Amino acid sequence: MNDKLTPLREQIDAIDAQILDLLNQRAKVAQQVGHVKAETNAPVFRPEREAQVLRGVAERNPGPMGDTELQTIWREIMSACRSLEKRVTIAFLGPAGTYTEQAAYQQFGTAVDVLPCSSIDEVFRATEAGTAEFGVVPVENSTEGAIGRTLDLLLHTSLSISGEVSLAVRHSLLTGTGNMDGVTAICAHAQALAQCQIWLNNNYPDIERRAVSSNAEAARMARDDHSIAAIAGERAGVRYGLGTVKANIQDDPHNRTRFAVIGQLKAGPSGQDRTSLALAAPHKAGSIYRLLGSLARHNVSMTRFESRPARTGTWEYYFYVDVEGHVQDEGVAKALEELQGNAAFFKVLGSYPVSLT
Ligand SMILES: O=C(O)C(=O)C[C@]1(C(=O)O)C=C[C@@H](O)C=C1
Repeated sequence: MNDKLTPLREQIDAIDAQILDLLNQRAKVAQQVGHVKAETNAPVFRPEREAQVLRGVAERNPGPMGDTELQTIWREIMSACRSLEKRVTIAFLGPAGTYTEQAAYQQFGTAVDVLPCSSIDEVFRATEAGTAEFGVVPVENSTEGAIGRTLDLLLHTSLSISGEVSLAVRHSLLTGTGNMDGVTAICAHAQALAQCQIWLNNNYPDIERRAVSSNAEAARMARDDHSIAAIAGERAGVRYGLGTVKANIQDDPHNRTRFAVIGQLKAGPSGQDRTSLALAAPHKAGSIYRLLGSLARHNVSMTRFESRPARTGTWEYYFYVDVEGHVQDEGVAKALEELQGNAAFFKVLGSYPVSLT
């Protein structure tokens, strides 16, 4: 057994030495890139370039390693290289252990400083004030729909969306003991309670459900009080040392949440981009039809259309529209110019590379 292993491990050692050498060569080039950027005050984080590198890895991958695993490795390589140029600070909707934290690491890798915030408003404030270069906030959930507060704040912020992250959201029922003995309340964020309501009705119809500020907060409460069970992701369970009563209790097995990366940066075109817009239509017959007609005329595909009350008490709405392409793409630019002319309110929230997952 050992005789067979030894030469294979020697091969791995030799390959590791090459990988180590190559990684440091790459890091030195990144440092040079950093000096060039510093001379021109250019932004260090370039989401369009990172998206192209990650797509390129998957396109060139001959296997047997999986595309997703390689992209995870490359994300960390770029994160480490970027941190040699400059370490960025990322504000996110905390506390530690939330899906928003996971989304932040998914976008930036782990060689970043993080600033957990207690509300979506605080993420916007910290990023607008420059305490953090970027912020990560939830935008919509495939089961429960839009995160209203994020949409409201996007309307008037000076920040742009420079990235999106889509995560599969899996909820577990967690307790300090790993069972439900003595549990009198199930705590979670209101969204998570809603996403698991059928399962809860079928399995624990008589236990009180209590909405708290985040699933990670519920997990922290369950750690300290064994009469409380939490609904949260496994990540939060591990962080707070909880046992799993039941995994995957979300009613929709395809439950996903989409997050936006916000910051001063306007991402350049990556070749596979999305543009988010906020619009209001004038009070005239056919005005929405006219607005959307501009997109159709220039062959721009719409991937999302969402309305939200303008809160003026007059049944006016803001429309949140996502389209394929970048504001700098010719067709998109023409469509938006036309659309802007017909809109009562028009704002480009940002153009950014389409999420890998
Ligand atoms: O190409 C750049 O602009 C770099 O700074 C290098 C690099 C990388 O490691 O590949 C690092 C950070 C940027 O976000 C993009 C790419």
